[in-house]
Amino acid sequence: MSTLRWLTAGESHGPALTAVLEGLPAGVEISTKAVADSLARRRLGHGRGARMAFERDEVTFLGGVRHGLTQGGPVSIQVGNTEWPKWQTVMAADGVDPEVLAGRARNAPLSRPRPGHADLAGMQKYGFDDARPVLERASARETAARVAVGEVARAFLAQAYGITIVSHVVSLGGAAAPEGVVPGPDDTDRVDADPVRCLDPEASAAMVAEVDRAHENGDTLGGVVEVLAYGLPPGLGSYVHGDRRIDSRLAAALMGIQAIKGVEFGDGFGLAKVPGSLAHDEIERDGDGAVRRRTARSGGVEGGMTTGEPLRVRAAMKPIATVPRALATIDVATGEPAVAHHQRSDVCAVPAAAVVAEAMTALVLAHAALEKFGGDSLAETARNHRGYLENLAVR
Ligand SMILES: Cc1cc2nc3c(=O)[nH]c(=O)nc-3n(C[C@H](O)[C@H](O)[C@H](O)COP(=O)(O)O)c2cc1C
Ligand SMILES: C=C(O[C@@H]1CC(C(=O)O)=C[C@@H](OP(=O)(O)O)[C@H]1O)C(=O)O
Repeated sequence: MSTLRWLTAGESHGPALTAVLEGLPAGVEISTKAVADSLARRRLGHGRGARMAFERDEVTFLGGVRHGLTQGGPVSIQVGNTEWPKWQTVMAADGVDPEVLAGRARNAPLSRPRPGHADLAGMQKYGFDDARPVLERASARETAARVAVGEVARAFLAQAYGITIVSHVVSLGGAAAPEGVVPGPDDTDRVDADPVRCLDPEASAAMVAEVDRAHENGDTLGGVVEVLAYGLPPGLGSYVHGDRRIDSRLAAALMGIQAIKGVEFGDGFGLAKVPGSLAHDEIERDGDGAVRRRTARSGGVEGGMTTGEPLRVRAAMKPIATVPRALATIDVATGEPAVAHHQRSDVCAVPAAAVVAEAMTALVLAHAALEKFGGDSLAETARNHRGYLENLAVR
C-alpha cells in the first residue's frame, strides 16, 4: 500500500519553516511560482493582522523537484520568515550570551498566558515559565508550510486524476452566506477576489462589517469554511477500519488546523434532525447510464468512502485567541490575577483557514488516492485510475 506522509518544522519567528512530503510519484509538474501563489492566497482576507501585509513567504525547493517535475524522492520546501533579522538573537539555535539576551525586549518572558491559545497548557506540559517557546510553534504561521506541500498534493491530484479542490467562507461571526451558494471547480479566482472569500456579495458585505465592528470593539471573530473536491472517484478510504475511513481522516486533518473546533460532512448535524427518507441521496442512472445521486446530503462520503459525488466538508474556527480587549488570566511569575499578554494579531483569519483547509484536504485525498491506485510515476497512477473507472463503467 502506498503511503504519503508529510512533516513540518520551524517557528513563527525562526529563519524559516520547512516541510517534507514523501511518497509522491515522479513526474508531477510543480513550480516555485505555483507554491508562492498558493501561499499568497493564504495571506489574503479582510481581518488579517499587520504581519500579513509585509510577510513575503519566500519559497525555496530544497529537494525532490528537478526542472519543474517531482523525481519520486521526498519533496522538501522552505518558506522563509521575512522577520528573521529582527529575531535572530532571541530565536537563535545556538547559545547566546545571557547579557546580550537580557538587553532584548523581545526576549522578556511572556508570563501572562492567553486563554484560548496554547500558552498555559504548553508551559505546563513542557516545563516553561515563558509562553514564547510555546507560541512560536503553536502559531498558525506553521500553516504556511502545510499550504506549501498541500499545493504539491493539489497539483498531483489534478494532473493524475482531474480532481479539483475549492473552498469558501460560509459564515463569519453572525453573518452567513445563503444555503446553496457553492463554488464550482473553476471558481477559485472568483472566491479569492472577494475580501472574505465569500461568493454571495450581500453576505460578504455583512461579513466585512462584522470584522470591522470586532476590530473597533477590540474583539476577534471566527467562522465556518467549506471545502469541496470535484472529480473524485468512488472508493477512496474504506469502511473496514475506523482509521481508514476517508471522513475520519479528513476530520482529523481539518481538526489539526489551529483553532478548528468542529467538522461536518455534507448536511452533517442537520441530518440528525430529519427522518431517513429525507436524509440520504437516492441513487439513479442518468441519461448516459452513469450512476449518480439525486441530492448531495452526504457530502460525497458513505461508509467511510468517497461516493464519486463532490466532497463537501465544513470546518468551524473559533475566534482568534489574542483578543485586544485582553482577557483575564494569571501572571505565572507572581500567581496574581492579570490580563493576558497581547501583541499584534489577526482580528479574523477565517478566509485564510479556508485555504489551509484546502491544503489539508489535498494531502489526505492524495494519500487515499495513492493507496487506491498506487504507481511510482504520474503516468502509472493515472493509468491505474483510468482502468478502475473503465471497469466501473462496464459494471
Ligand atoms: C490562519 C490562521 C491564523 C491565525 N492567526 C492568529 C493570530 O493572529 N493570533 C492568535 O492568537 N491566533 C491565531 N490563530 C489561532 C491560533 O493559532 C489558535 O487559537 C491556537 O492555536 C489555539 O487554538 P487551538 O485551541 O485550536 O489549538 C490563527 C489560526 C489560523 C488557522
Ligand atoms: C504569521 C502568521 O500568522 C500568525 C498566527 C498567529 C497565531 O498565534 O497563530 C499569530 C500572529 O503571528 P505574529 O505574532 O507573528 O504576528 C499571526 O500573524 C501566518 O499566518 O503566516
